[in-house]
Amino acid sequence: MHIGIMSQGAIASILAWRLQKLDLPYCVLSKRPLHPVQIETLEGEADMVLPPGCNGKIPDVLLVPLKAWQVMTALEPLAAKLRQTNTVIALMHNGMGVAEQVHALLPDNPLLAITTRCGALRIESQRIRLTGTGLTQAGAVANISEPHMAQLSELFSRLLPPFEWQQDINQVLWDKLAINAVINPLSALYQCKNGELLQPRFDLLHEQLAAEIAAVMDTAGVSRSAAQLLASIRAVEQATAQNYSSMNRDVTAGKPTEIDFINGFIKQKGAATGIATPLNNELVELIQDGKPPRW
Ligand SMILES: NC(=O)C1=CN([C@@H]2O[C@H](COP(=O)(O)OP(=O)(O)OC[C@H]3O[C@@H](n4cnc5c(N)ncnc54)[C@H](OP(=O)(O)O)[C@@H]3O)[C@@H](O)[C@H]2O)C=CC1
Ligand SMILES: CC(C)(CO)C(=O)C(=O)O
Repeated sequence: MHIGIMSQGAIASILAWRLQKLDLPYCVLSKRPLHPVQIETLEGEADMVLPPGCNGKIPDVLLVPLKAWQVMTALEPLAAKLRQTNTVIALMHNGMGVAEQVHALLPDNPLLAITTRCGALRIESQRIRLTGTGLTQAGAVANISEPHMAQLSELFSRLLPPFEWQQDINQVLWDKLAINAVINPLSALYQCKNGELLQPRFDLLHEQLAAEIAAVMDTAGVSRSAAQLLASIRAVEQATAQNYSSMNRDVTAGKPTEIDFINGFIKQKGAATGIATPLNNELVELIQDGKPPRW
């Protein structure tokens, strides 16, 4: 099985490093010339990754660890070639809504969604720090056969352990979306670390957001109480107390954020099902317009 990794981003470089260590055949597709990357391991050691380019070769499995808003732009130029293959497309991003677009672009390709608690941070242009490991989960979006499932489970168990194949990845993605929809925009707007959101002054915002998200999740067939969502959000705030969220980093660096695929996705699903999501809508606007919060 030949594996392709799209980009030399933070997560992509960790995947390349792991594949290099496992001595598995892989190549990287990048929009820029490839460069060596130094990986700083959890033990503080440094290791080099020198990724081979794909040079026009289409891999059997294409890992797509891009920001949600980059995925379609990256896949569109490859679509004609990919449609002629049975290449498995493995999406790895925060937020929801992209998988449907990719499935419409590549209706016959096997498609899976992956979510990981593995953490990676770019500390210099060619230096990536592995900041943590954690559970990786994947599941079928479309056209994944039993043999695919077995092969992919074996691959990810080696690549990003611990790993679990999920029969219903949609539920897992919604649970992760609920966490990102609270921590990411609030930590970006208040320019704070995740743990600072545990302060009582943010309680009301958490409660209102959890209620809106639980109501929208219910219409998507994922039944969670606001209290259940709050408990998992609080657990992540505790576990990542010293970290800045990805949206905090993007806003600080003046880069585009994934807001449209996080709170924007909730806003869109709410509008489609008649569920009011005023706080989610306001967060989308504030992040998009770079405005300070009024609360
Ligand atoms: N980093 C982490 O710890 C975690 C990240 N995630 C999620 O994973 C996803 C990826 O995150 P992360 O790795 O941090 O993001 P990065 O921004 O580090 O990586 C994205 C990379 O994709 C490159 N890129 C953009 N467009 C293309 C293209 N058309 N072809 C090839 N490469 C392209 C970007 O290059 P350039 O910048 O030059 O445009 C960048 O290097 C996000 O959704 C994130 O939220 C989830 C869990 C943890
Ligand atoms: C879970 C969380 C909030 C950790 O920071 C994250 O996924 C992110 O920053 O995007």
